[in-house]
Amino acid sequence: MVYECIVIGAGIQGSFTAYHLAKNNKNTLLLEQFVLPHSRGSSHGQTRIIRKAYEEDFYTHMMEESYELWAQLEKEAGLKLYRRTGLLLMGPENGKDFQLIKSSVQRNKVPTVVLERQEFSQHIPNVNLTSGDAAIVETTAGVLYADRALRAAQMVFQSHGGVIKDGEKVINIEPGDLITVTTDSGTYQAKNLVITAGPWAKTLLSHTGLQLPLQVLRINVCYWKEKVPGSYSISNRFPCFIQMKPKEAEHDIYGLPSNEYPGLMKVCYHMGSETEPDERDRQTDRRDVDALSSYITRCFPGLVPVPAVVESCMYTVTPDNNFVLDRHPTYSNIVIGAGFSGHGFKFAPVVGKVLCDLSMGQNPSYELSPFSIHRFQGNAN
Ligand SMILES: Cc1cc2nc3c(=O)[nH]c(=O)nc-3n(C[C@H](O)[C@H](O)[C@H](O)COP(=O)(O)OP(=O)(O)OC[C@H]3O[C@@H](n4cnc5c(N)ncnc54)[C@H](O)[C@@H]3O)c2cc1C
Ligand SMILES: O=C(O)[C@@H]1CCCC=N1
Repeated sequence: MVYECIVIGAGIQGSFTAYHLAKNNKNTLLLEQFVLPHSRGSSHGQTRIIRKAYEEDFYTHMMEESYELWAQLEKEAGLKLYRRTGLLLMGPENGKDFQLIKSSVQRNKVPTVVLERQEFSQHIPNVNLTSGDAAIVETTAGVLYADRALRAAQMVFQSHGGVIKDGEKVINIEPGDLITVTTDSGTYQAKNLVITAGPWAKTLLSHTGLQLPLQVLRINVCYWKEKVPGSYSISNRFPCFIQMKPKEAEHDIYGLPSNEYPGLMKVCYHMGSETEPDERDRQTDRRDVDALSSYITRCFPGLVPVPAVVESCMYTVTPDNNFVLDRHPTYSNIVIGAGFSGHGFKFAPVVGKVLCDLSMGQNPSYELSPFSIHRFQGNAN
């Protein structure tokens, strides 16, 4: 049988791409190398942050539709996937990052509240605001139940006739008007192909003669024990947070209210160490954990500053931290979604729609130049 489209990779991006293709009555096969569900890629884990607060207007605009599409999936799947908690943004008041994001949320009328220092503690208990930092709360931000969302997108895909073959690793791609995809247990043909392979994108794209500047990072996903159970919990209305320019490190620190593991709060460093996707846990670089412990000691006194649980995940980052959403420069029936740089989960419903449109030869409703392969001129071949 010839499929209309094959999607490689059943992470959140590939699952939503397949979801939109099937809902457009396209005969679609979703291929996944590991048996589902798995925790080897970038989309596993119970929670992710959803927010509109971005320095770049185009991300904020995409999130307007993304919230609507998340709500639509909740209805289709009959599941709660989003929990509003608010997002506390803290950073040096006169710093470029904080000023850019503050002007962006004001320009785009994102619902936010400015917290003056003298009122901070009554709104955000058990957190020390760094001297010289300012704070705003994006009130519609919250938590996405990631594992549940992934399953929901795959379930709705299948309910519209989509086929998932997991435990099948794609080992070769032969481009052409009919694309031949070979896995370790079969061969399939399709008129169109979407590659959403996360940390393995570089490997897969090499089968099509394309090299992109993608770097894979291993991320330590750390959970910290609350000294008083519940003090940073979702039920206690504690928000997600992003700490820009912490004193202890050069990249952001962020956290989500305790939820998936009662009494443990997820606080992570928004950077990791370079790795190979198939050997993610080979090295145990923990310098980021030490920086997190120092920050928690200083700013989150209600947490024990030694991680209770450390899990791992991976980012696939591009030089500018913007995604790759584009057609292959040589084969127009091959579409690529990659390089989500540690912040792509919340966009997946819209990313999937864009990749579906591109695959169906339609023009997406978003200006895609920030996500173009051609921006890597000289760095892509
Ligand atoms: C610790 C952590 C925290 C994060 N926090 C947030 C957050 O708060 N908010 C947010 O919006 N985003 C967040 N992100 C980012 C977000 O999770 C990712 O951007 C997103 O999950 C990327 O999805 P993906 O589908 O591209 O990749 P993946 O989930 O890695 O999916 C790719 C899939 O392709 C499969 N595959 C690869 N090669 C092959 C092959 N040859 N054959 C068959 N299958 C193959 C893989 O097995 C995998 O299942 C976070 C990421 C991490 C790691
Ligand atoms: O994407 C997000 O919102 C989170 C928080 C910032 C760093 C990574 N993921």
